[in-house]
Amino acid sequence: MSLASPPSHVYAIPLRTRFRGLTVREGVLLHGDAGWGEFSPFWDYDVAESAAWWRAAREAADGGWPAPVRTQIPVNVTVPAVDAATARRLVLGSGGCRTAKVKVAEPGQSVDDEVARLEAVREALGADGAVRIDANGAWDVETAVARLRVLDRAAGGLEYAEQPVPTVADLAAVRRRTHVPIAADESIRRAEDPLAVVRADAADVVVLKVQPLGGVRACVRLAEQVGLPVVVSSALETSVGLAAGVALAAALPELPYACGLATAQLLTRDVVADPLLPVDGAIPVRRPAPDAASLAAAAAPPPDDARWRERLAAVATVVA
Ligand SMILES: O=C(O)CCC(=O)c1ccccc1C(=O)O
Ligand SMILES: [Mg+2]
Repeated sequence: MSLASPPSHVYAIPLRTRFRGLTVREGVLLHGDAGWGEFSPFWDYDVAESAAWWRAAREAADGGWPAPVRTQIPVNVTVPAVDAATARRLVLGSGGCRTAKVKVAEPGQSVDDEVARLEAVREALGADGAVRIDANGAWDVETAVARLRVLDRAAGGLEYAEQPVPTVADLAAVRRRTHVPIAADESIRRAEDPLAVVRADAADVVVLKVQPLGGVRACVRLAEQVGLPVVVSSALETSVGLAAGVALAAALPELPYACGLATAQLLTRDVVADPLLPVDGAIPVRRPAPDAASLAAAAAPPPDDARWRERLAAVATVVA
């Protein structure tokens, strides 16, 4: 970067399909001596909670990441709460992913919608693929136990269920009543104490996301403390944010599951010319840099640009 280039850039990128209630993804890209970092907390994260996202962005821009121990990261295709035909198309167009993560428990959808989506995903993947689901904590314990039975059958076997219920105690209760392995996501990334999951025997797998957990190095330390298998997953970022997840997945001593980092394909554009997309089901370990043309095409309109600069300043003040 020349000295004349701005040190930060606000992006706004439409999604291909609605995800988590979002139709546009926004955030700030920061440039420093070590490269580009992404600050893109969802709007339901307040200033205090967004501090971890800020630390992750500053680590990427100023510090850098631990050395990789692998060159490829196997990834899952992420299937939003879409109809069966769209789900099939997403799997077949995923860049060879052999694992699919399917969103369930979407408000307004029925069990039949979920069954049809899972059947379509299994058919598209074939018998040797792996299918996991993510309910984002939307079920209660009884619903989860009953629903897992039905969806496990529809999927031809579930690899695991991510955050079927909201609390650590609920996860532990569901885990005692199903043979489907349980993964914790929100119970790690939005918890006061991420190790409560371990003490309660509430999960078989933990999902780690770099931004909400304060950076790659913080996640490596957390993985050591947790002692359970880790799935590195994105927060639906541009390839700048995804590169930090790729760096974490590349640095972990063990990586037994496919990671949730194939989300560049959910965006209509990216801030780099060569996005971090899977090839033969894996993302090559690398760190693409934004180029001027991609940044310009993704630039947020002035009111959003101003809103994000205010937010960044507010968080930087809290952290200082
Ligand atoms: O894990 C994946 O496949 C993609 C990432 C993902 O699902 C996600 C992305 C943004 C916010 C929340 C989540 C989630 O796992 O709940
Ligand atoms: Mg999740």
